[in-house]
Order: sequence, then structure tokens, then C-alpha cells
Amino acid sequence: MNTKGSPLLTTRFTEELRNQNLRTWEAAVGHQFVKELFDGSIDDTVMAGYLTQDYRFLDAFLALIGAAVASADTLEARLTLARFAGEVAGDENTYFQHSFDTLGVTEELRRETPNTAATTGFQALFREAADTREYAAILSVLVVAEWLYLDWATRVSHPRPTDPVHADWITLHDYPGFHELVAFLRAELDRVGPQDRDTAGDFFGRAVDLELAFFDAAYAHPLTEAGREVVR
Ligand SMILES: Cc1ncc(C[n+]2csc(CCO)c2C)c(N)n1
Repeated sequence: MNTKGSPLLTTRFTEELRNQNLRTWEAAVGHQFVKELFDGSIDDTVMAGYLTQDYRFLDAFLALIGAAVASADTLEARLTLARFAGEVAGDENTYFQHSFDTLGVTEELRRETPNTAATTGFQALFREAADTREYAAILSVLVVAEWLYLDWATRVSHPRPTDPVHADWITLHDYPGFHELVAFLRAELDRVGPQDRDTAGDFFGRAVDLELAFFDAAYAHPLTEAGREVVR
């Protein structure tokens, strides 16, 4: 028996959700983007486009964490989520600024680059989840965004690439605090999700679909060298 009094061998709720989306989940975690990030062969135009879109993702994501802080049902959870928001606003933002400089992605170019459908889809999903004001719905989206990234970053045992733009993107999704964060978010969804099964399953599934679409979009919409200021 575990602490909730369930038999040990029952599947965790978050595991169940992942199993329901396993094909798409595996396609995202084993994506060409992940392979090329680890072996350092990813094209700068692909990385520049990906990070330009992901910075918009980060903005909407921070708003979603705010909704999680507002809807959490315990002080402990609220404190953890608030600290998480602080981290996202710190280290993650620094990585983006350094990488845009290295890849020659100017603010102007970022302004002129339209959203891909996946970015717009994520922004809409984040807003929809936040607007439910339901902790389980919000957590379902947060769990996918964090757990799927932890999964790809930890699954491959290859040595880290040497380029900091590549290596630091992996490290941001595989350090002890991030493992703890994913453990916390999953435990929270395991706790509150089963009371809200349909909503949780709906938001979780749509988030997994978008994660795969987001990787695909990086190859469909590279930021061409002509548009960038520094071509390395
Ligand atoms: C498409 C996409 N999905 C998930 C993440 C992962 N992620 C999103 S915000 C954030 C900050 C918390 O550490 C992390 C890790 C991403 N970057 N881009």
C-alpha cells in the first residue's frame, strides 16, 4: 500500500494519461530535433526558429503558472508553484537572451516572425486551461510541458554536445531541481486528477499533440540565415 492507501501495483494517474497518448508522446521524445540536439548537428536556422517560438511559449507558460498559483488547494503547493515561477523568470530567460545573441536573432527579427500554428495552439490551450480556474486542468497542461521535456532530456545517455546553445537547453531540462519539480507536479495531478478525469484527459492529450507539432514546426519554419544578423 502506498500513502494514499492504494495497492502498490496500480498505475499512477499520470502514467495512465501518458499511456493513453503513448504513440504521440514517443514520437515527440524521440524526435529528430532531440536526436540532432544531442549530437550537435541541429541546424542553426532550425534552432533559431525553435527558440524564437519557444520564447513566446515561455511568456504564456508563465501566465499559466500564475493560474496554478491561484487555483492550488494547499499553501504548500502554492509556495512550490510560486518558486517555480521565479525560476522560470530567471535562468530560463537568461538562456534565451544568450542564445539569441549567439545565433544572431535580433529583437526586430523576433518581432517580425509570425507564430507557427503550434505556438498559437499552445497559447490558446494555456489560456483555456487558466480560464477553467480548475487546478486539475491547469496541472494537466503543466505536467505535459515539464514531464515530456524531462523525459527526452534524460532518456538519451549520450555525452552532452559542446555548443552551449545545445548543451544548456538539455541541462535546463535535466538538473536535480527540475526532476523534483516534475515529481511534484505529477504527484499533484495524481492527487487531484482522478476527481476530474475527463477534463484532465482532454487537456493532457491536446498538450501532447501540440508538443509533437511544436518540434515538427521547427523544421517546417527555420529562421533563415538571410534574416539573422550573425551567421556562424
Ligand atoms: C514547447 C515546449 N514544451 C515544453 C517546454 C518545457 N518548458 C516550458 S517552460 C519551462 C520552464 C520551466 O523550467 C520548461 C522547462 C518548452 N520549453 N517548450
